[in-house]
Amino acid sequence: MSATEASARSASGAAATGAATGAAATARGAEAPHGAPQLLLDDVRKRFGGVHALRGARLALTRPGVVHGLIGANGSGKSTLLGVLSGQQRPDAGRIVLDGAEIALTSPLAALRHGIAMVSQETALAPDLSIAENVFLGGRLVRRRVRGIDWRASNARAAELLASLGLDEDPATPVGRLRPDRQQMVEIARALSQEARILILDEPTSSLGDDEVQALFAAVRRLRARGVSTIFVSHRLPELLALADELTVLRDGETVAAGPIADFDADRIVEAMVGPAVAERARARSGAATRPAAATAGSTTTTTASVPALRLRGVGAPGLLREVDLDVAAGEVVGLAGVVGAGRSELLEAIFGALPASGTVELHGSALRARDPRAAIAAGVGYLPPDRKHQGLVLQRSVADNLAMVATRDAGRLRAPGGAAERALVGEAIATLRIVAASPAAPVSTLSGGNQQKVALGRWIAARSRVLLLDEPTRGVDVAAKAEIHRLLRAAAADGAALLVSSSETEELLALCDRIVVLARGEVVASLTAEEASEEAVARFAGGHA
Ligand SMILES: Nc1ncnc2c1ncn2[C@@H]1O[C@H](COP(=O)(O)OP(=O)(O)OP(=O)(O)O)[C@@H](O)[C@H]1O
Repeated sequence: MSATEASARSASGAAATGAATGAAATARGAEAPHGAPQLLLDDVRKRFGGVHALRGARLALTRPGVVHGLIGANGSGKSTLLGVLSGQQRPDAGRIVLDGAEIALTSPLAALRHGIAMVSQETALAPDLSIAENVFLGGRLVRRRVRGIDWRASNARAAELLASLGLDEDPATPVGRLRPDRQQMVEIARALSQEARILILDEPTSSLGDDEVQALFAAVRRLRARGVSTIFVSHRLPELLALADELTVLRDGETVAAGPIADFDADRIVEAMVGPAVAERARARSGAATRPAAATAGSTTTTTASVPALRLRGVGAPGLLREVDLDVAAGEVVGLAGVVGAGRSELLEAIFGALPASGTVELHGSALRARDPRAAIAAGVGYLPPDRKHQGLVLQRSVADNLAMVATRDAGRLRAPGGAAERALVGEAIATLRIVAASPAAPVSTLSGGNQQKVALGRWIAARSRVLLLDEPTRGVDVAAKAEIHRLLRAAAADGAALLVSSSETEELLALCDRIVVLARGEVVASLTAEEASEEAVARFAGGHA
């Protein structure tokens, strides 16, 4: 056991025993030396059947107005812990202490009464209603009389709340017209209108572009200055290091490290998340996980230059895409960059036949005639949508069924469903993607969000699709698994697949792609080779300043 792990392990041990010696004292730094923490979740346990989601987790907010980062590998128990804190899950054991007094959180309403509010990952807003209506939905529309709602006062109060978050929007605007980050701000404003003092933001940046992330950070910092604490879950280490004041790391349902952010760097966080042995193996492999020299793609491009695996000509959709021409060679990974709304998702949908579009799509030289998803899959195209809810996972079916679904049904690679070949394919996918599930027979609905994402991606990889269209392939996936997924995608390319990958994280595209195509307002505005591409170059083209 390394020093880090020893001190980290003792974080939960110390919590349980009350010991505060040596390394344990360091790891318990999340607690102020004097004075009780604002909030303490102590020795929280929760089982789902045979799965121990939490086995003694601990989280302490040292003071009001603190930004507390929470990180852990997929399936480590973050959502379960936050479910307990927000009153959505009843723990089997453990204590919750707020301002020095033990409390019971029996429902989300009970949590809200204590000032604890969850800002959900999938926004729970009504798109057709105005900002003001959403802010006060189900809550306190400002009432003038018993029956009448004072819209003027409600709008003014909503405007005040939004301004306090740094957002200048007319409260009468329908929420559906707002950018994703602004919708999230409306949710935060809603929580504040209910006098929340502790906000839970579960992966709030996973759907946001770089600029939008900055706007959200500014809002969180304003909240901190007003004494509102935030618990912030993210798989993106640079975000946590930039924003959080203190950090808790979960592994296998236990708190394995906690303390002021100054005590951490990226290596230490990863090591705490995955354990020293895995971290060491990952370091040894890290060369393989990064993009190989462009030569790989270059050579393939040369041999197959005349017939790209995927060729688009004049692909358009009214108001969404304009005359997109694009080639992806077999063995090539092409990234799609652009701000939210630039047309990245729409382009992938158009190729897959999920969005009606004009123009031509050719696969290995033959035009895809029927433009619908069934024909695309039959032609060897795999498509991963950005949104978990629509990934086509059959939630009540098993992990194994979901992983083997495309390979057995559509690609015809496995002639005997349920046979040894299928078991081998499933076993390999679970191992390489590090899917945490009670067993291959467990329903996908019981998996954590990140693990569901891995299953959704894994089935296309398992089917050996020749053209892979991937929209945010690592959204919600932890850092260790992300490197693994990048390695798998590079391996699929080396095996001859053509990959078109959209991501709101430019950093991800730079790590993964041979070429980055930038979209703005539905048009291709740049195609950058690996050598030409950089965060700045992409941002310049994406923002239309080039
Ligand atoms: N309702 C449930 N039934 C069965 N198992 C569950 C249920 N909810 C969670 N689990 C299991 O509990 C463990 C912890 O899941 P949790 O969602 O808390 O992880 P997480 O850290 O939030 O993961 P991610 O980063 O992927 O969102 C996982 O193994 C998951 O499969």
